[in-house]
Amino acid sequence: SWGYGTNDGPAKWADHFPIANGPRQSPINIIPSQAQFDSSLKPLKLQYDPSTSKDILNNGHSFQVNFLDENDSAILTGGPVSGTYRLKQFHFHWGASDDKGSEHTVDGIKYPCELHLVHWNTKYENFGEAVNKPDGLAVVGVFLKIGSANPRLQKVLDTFDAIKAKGQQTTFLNFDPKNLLPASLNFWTYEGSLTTPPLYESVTWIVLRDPISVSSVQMAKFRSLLFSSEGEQPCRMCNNYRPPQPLKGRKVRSNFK
Ligand SMILES: C[C@]12CCc3c(ccc4cc(OS(N)(=O)=O)ccc34)[C@H]1CC[C@@H]2OS(N)(=O)=O
Ligand SMILES: [Zn+2]
Repeated sequence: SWGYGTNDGPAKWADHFPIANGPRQSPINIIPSQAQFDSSLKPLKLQYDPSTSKDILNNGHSFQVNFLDENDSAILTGGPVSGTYRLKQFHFHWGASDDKGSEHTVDGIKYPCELHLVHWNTKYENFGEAVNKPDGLAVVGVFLKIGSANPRLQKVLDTFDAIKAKGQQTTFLNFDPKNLLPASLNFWTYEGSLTTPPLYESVTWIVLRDPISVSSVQMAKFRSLLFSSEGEQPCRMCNNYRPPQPLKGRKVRSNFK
């Protein structure tokens, strides 16, 4: 299957997933001076109930924190979307060194890490139904910038010894993802896709302008995870990011000047 290496990485994904060359692929390079301020964009509302966090899993491409999504306890409304989107999971993308790792870039600048909070449109029956619909998903992207250690993020990193290898999972209760958001919810938004196979063009992207902090030591902890399963030749999990894709005429809007 697919990965991030020389033989199975982003340059090869089109072989099995031809949509990789589609009209609305993600991520993209965001050029703030070319974004269009849109005063009709509503404030982004993220209402997360910490009791909906369930577990944390190493899925062999990243690690994800999964949420209960049977009711409207953790939802996204407003911003560029209409209706209600439920939080399903969040995960990260990062580099082998602090000079790269984010999927979106800003004026060509790469951050060391990027957080994605994945939400699905409740107009569909469930996540599986929503994942390939053009308005099925809304993903909030948050950049991580090297600075002081982030104590809220540390709670996530402290589980890594239990999910070192692909397929390992452990309980992760009462985590409030609101603690991973910057003070300002100023954002850029555009219509895009999943950034990993199956690369469905089903994502309204909402990329926050302001980063949260992460220390270099914390970034090293991300890189202690493995792409490989227990018992396999260990392969450190890093550089699990897709590079920016062609804009193909899409407009990027902002809710700030
Ligand atoms: C789980 C699934 C396969 C992978 C996948 C899914 C959804 C959202 C995703 C977000 C991702 O991250 S990103 N960077 O924000 O795009 C990365 C992968 C994602 C669905 C699509 C088919 C499978 O869903 S399923 N089994 O049919 O219900
Ligand atoms: Zn992602």
